[in-house]
Amino acid sequence: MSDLSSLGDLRGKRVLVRSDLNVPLEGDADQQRITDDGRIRASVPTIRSLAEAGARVVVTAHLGRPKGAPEQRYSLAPVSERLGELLGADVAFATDTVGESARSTVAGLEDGEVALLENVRFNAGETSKDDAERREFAERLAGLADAFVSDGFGVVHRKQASVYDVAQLLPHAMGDLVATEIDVLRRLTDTPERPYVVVLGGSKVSDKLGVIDNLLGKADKLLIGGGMVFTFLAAQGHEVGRSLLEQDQLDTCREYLARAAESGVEILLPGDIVVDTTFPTGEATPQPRVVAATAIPADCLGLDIGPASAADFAAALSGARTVFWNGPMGVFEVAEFSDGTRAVAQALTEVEGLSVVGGGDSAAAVRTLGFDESAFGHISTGGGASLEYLEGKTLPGIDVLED
Ligand SMILES: Nc1ncnc2c1ncn2[C@@H]1O[C@H](COP(=O)(O)OP(=O)(O)O)[C@@H](O)[C@H]1O
Ligand SMILES: O=C(OP(=O)(O)O)[C@H](O)COP(=O)(O)O
Repeated sequence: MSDLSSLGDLRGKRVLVRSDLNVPLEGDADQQRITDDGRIRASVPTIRSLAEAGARVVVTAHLGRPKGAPEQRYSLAPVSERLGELLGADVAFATDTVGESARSTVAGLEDGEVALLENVRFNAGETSKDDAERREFAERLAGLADAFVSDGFGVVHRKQASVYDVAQLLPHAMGDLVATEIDVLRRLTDTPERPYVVVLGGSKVSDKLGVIDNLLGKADKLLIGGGMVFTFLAAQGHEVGRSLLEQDQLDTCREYLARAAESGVEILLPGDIVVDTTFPTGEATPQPRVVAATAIPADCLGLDIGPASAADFAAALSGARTVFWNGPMGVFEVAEFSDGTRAVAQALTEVEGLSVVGGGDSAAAVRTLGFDESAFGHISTGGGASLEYLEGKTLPGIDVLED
């Protein structure tokens, strides 16, 4: 797999870098504030080393999941400003991705300067399932550069134009962030020290349930929290009220529970849940209450694991020698629903062995809850990407870099 040196002398070359700058934001659509800049910080070293080598660096990235057309609230403009502050240099921001603004911004770059293109997902071609449509968009992106560097670890599991197709059109290399991430994850898949405990939560439930299939043969214990809990509880026949639920995954969850029982892998589900009657949006004052996981009222949503479950999860983590955690245990962005996530994070800091936290929101959670990053073995910038790596799946954005 080629590293940056394989691209040769970069002076004067236009280098397109795919970074993952998908950071959490808050505030009105036209006045967004970045609440955690971890992914931008993680992207800086590769961008800086390309600039220092004299390249004209063109960064492309996504923010959120817009539907193939511009939407103010998903603009990368605030990210561009923060990137400039962290680089200590101006970042030229193009207000489109492959249009007139992008072309003139790139044409105006001097050696060692950096530009950021507007959200690549404002273009339907980026995420299209149609190979020809994706390819056509990738050709327009590739037209802006002489070489491509893949450094957005959080998106390498996506077969998307700026991650996959563009690498087929330009001389390419793997960025240092992706290389470092893969090195750590390899330690989890090769010979993890036991007990090996995996904690899963978050909200991208259908994306992430699949990893359990593979982990049932590898991990000793699986702790399930966050939005993932309710599909399991419903699969066991319990009422989950208005909680996040993936109806079409009920059979899959039943199968996982049955296989875990047969194979002796412990799947630990929370026994109590913090609920409220509305999802916290910032207007209503939260009215949290703790209920048994088997008795969630029909008008409520589960928003965190309860205090007894948090203690159970911490106990299950003590003595672990390898831990992988993806997905917050609750809506940690709101103080009233952050205790479960805090308890799991605290337990991870006490693990003597390798503890890995993966995912944009999980990493943001440990930082915004005040934990010191150095208390964890590794904080990965990719949740879905690291899970798919652990599943043993081929990651399109890595595979395409093999020559
Ligand atoms: N019970 C829940 N219901 C709804 N959303 C939840 C719940 N628990 C956690 N979340 C949300 O999950 C989001 C993070 O999920 P996800 O994107 O899967 O994690 P990551 O980015 O770490 O991979 C957070 O914004 C959090 O508020
Ligand atoms: O936030 C991300 O992934 P993660 O939530 O799995 O860590 C990446 O930026 C990928 O985003 P996507 O899941 O919308 O493709």
